Amino acid sequence: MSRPIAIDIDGTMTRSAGGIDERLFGPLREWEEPVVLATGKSFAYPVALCTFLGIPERVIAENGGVILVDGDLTVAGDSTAAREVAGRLREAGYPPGWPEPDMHNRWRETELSVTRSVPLELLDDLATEYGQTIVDSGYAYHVKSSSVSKATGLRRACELLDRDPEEFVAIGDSANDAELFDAVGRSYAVANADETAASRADVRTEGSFADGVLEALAEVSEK
Ligand SMILES: O=C(O)COP(=O)(O)O
Ligand SMILES: [Mg+2]
Repeated sequence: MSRPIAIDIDGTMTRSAGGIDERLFGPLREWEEPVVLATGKSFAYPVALCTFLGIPERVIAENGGVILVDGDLTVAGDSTAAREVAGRLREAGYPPGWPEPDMHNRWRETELSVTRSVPLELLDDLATEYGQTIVDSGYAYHVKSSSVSKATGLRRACELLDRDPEEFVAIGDSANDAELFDAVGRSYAVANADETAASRADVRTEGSFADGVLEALAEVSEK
């Protein structure tokens, strides 16, 4: 058996030292059901990853802000508040996201990715002031509209794929995967997952990072 998959990138497909674990290339390329990359990274990154994996462009980027499925593009998030927050961070003497040149936000269409070295209390105050929510991917704080998440992104991807979220299996590692875990039929948190993701997943894998992904894929294939 095979099921459609929504898979996170950072902390899930990567090795502990960073970089995609190449052992995932074959299984994801050969997976019989749709594979949707669901990430907090800016839009260009997962699209490029689909290209290099050799799989169709099916992407939930920017924590649900941008969805691309087989040539159909949806921009669900808003960039206005994110830009305002960036300006206020600069005024307060912090990087308006990441230090220049900021490759995390350069191609970002909706939310703002902020280095975790910025005090969370300050960011929280700014997010509240502009009606935004902060989600922690473990790699960055993301200031985003509260109406979008990887789960809302999956619902849009499902409309385009003519599938139901319940059919999907999700694999992830962080708080920005928690709503996605709630939305799908079966969810796996890799062993290195943070507490929020681990407590919201149906299954915690024995293995960390790609070892956990391979374990989840094997279990899904066997069922
Ligand atoms: O860009 C990040 O902060 C992490 O993205 P992820 O959702 O792929 O883990
Ligand atoms: Mg992650």
